[in-house]
Amino acid sequence: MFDQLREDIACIHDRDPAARSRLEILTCYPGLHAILVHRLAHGLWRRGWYWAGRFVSHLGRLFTGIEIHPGARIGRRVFIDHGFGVVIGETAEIGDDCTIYQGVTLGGTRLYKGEKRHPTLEEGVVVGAGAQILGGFTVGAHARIGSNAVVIKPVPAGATAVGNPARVILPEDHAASDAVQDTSPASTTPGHTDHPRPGDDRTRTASRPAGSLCQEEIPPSQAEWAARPLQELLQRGRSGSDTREAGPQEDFAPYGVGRADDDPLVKVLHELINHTAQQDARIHRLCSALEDLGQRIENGQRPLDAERLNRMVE
Ligand SMILES: CC(=O)SCCNC(=O)CCNC(=O)[C@H](O)C(C)(C)COP(=O)(O)OP(=O)(O)OC[C@H]1O[C@@H](n2cnc3c(N)ncnc32)[C@H](O)[C@@H]1OP(=O)(O)O
Ligand SMILES: N[C@@H](CO)C(=O)O
Repeated sequence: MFDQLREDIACIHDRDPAARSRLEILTCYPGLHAILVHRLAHGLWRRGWYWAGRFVSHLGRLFTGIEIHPGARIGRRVFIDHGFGVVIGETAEIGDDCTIYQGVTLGGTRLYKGEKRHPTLEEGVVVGAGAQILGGFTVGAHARIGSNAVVIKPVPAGATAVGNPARVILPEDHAASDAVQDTSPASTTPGHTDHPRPGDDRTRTASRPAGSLCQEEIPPSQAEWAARPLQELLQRGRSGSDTREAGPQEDFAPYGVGRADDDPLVKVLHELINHTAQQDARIHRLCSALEDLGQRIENGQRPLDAERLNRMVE
C-alpha cells in the first residue's frame, strides 16, 4: 500500500512542474485524494457492498470535486491534475500512467444498464482540460485528447484528437506535415490527411475544415517566399523533434511541446544564432585581410556573443 502511495506521489512529481514537495502533493492534491478514496470505494464495490462503495465515492466527491463511480477501473500512476469537475462513469477503464485535467468527463451516450457505456483509456493517455469522451470505445495508448475536445469515436494509439466533434490527427500526419515540404501533388491523394504548416506551398482557405482531404493549390504569396528560409529551418527543427515514439515518461507532453531541447523554435533560434556568429567571424577575417592589404575599415560593432544569446533562449 505504501509502495503504491509512493508511486502515486512520484508520478505527480514527475508530471506537474508546479509540484514542489512530496508533502505538498500528499496534502494539497485533490486528484491524489480522489484516487485514494476511489481505491477504497472500488474495493467495497467489488465485494458487492454497492451502497457503501457509492457512499464513500460520494464523500470523495464532496471533498475533492472529482466524481469517480466506484465501479470504474483505474490503473496505476493515474494523475488527475486540479481535477475539479472531473466525472468518471461506472464502466470507464483508465490504463496505467494516464493524466487527466480538470473538467473532463468519461461519460456515456446510452442509457442501457449492464452494457459498457463509458470509454476505456489505454496506458499513457493524456486528456486535456474540459474534454468530453463519450461512449464505450477505446482511446489507444499514448493518445492525446485536446482541451475541450468532444470525442465520440475511438482514437488510435499515439494519435491526437482535437475539436468538437473531435478530429483525429495521426502520428504519421504530424510526421508528414513536419517534414521539409514535399510540394508534389502526391501529398493531396485521398486518404492522406493534410495539415499545411507555415512554409507549405499551399495555404488552407479559412472556410475549409482543418484536416480536410481536399486541398486547393494556391500559389505562395511573395511574403511567404521571402520568409521561406526561416520557415524551412523551422520545419527542419520540427522534423527532428518528434518524441511521439518515446516511452511514457519522455512522451509526456500535455501541451504539445516537450523539453526546451525539443522545442522547434528554440532549435531554429540556436541555428540562427550559430549561423550569425559564423558569418560574424568570417566578416571579421575578411576585414583583417583587407586591413593587411592597407584598406582601413570602420567597425563600431561589438562581436556577437553567441554563447550568451544561446543561453537566453533556453
Ligand atoms: C491550469 C492548467 O494549466 S490545467 C492544464 C490545461 N492544459 C491542457 O489541458 C493541455 C491539453 N493539451 C492540448 O490541448 C494540446 O494542444 C494537444 C495535446 C492537443 C497538442 O497536441 P499535438 O499533437 O502536439 O497537436 P499540435 O499542437 O501539433 O496541433 C495539431 C492541430 O490541433 C489544433 N489544436 C491543438 N489543440 C487544440 C485544442 N485544444 N482544440 C482544438 N484544436 C486544437 C492545432 O491548432 C493544430 O491544428 P492544425 O492541424 O489545423 O494546424
Ligand atoms: N499543474 C500543471 C497544469 O496546471 C502545471 O503547473 O503546468
